[in-house]
Amino acid sequence: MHHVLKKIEKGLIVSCQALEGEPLHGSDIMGRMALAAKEGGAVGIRANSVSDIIEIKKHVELPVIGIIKQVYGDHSVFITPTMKEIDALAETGVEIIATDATNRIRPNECDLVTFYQEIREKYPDLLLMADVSSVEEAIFADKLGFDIVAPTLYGYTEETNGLKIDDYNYDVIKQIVKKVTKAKVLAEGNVSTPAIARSVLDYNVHAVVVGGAITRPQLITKKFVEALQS
Ligand SMILES: CC(=O)N[C@H](C=O)[C@@H](O)[C@H](O)[C@H](O)COP(=O)(O)O
Repeated sequence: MHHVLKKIEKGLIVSCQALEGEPLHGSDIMGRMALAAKEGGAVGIRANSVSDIIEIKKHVELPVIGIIKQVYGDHSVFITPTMKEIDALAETGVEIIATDATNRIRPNECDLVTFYQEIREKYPDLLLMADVSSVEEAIFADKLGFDIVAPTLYGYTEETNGLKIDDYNYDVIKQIVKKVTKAKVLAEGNVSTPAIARSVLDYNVHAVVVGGAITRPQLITKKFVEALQS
């Protein structure tokens, strides 16, 4: 197994992201967030943007899954959508790059197969993660050759709008683990409690990624407030 995949095996990866407009937006804050995650025992970090990644790498030596969220016109693919973002991420030295691997058309009308081949040709040694929204897309990404797949976008496409990983008794993650043969499967997206993290790990995922439940205090606060008001 690749040494980076070995390092994250059965562990918690913390997604440290705050977009423009969020209270914790700022690379300095994300660097400290990553340090807090490391102190808590995280085995990896997921991060958005070159400046956040550079800052995070000053604070922790953990493997980083890098993404760049970039919206092009009215295209719905926004997680590392083009080679421009891949090139920028590769330059930072991130261990893994994640990209949208849904069946949606990318900016420049590029399809996933062409995009994947272009990345592999230019960066043959890079670990590539496919962010998908369905079991079918996970199978497709696995066959293409992605090293990692995760249902990151389950709940965020037209077909899956609002769904969460624990809806239907974790069926999406169970199916992905069953049907993906080569890639490592990460659980990512709405893993909102330690109990859910534990459950998905027990379904044999390689590692678990948690974001908002750890790094978005405005969302955590809201949950408490809603509990008090219910
Ligand atoms: C859909 C989308 O844009 N997901 C993003 C992907 O990087 C992040 O905003 C999420 O925080 C991340 O996937 C972790 O998920 P959660 O925060 O639910 O634990």
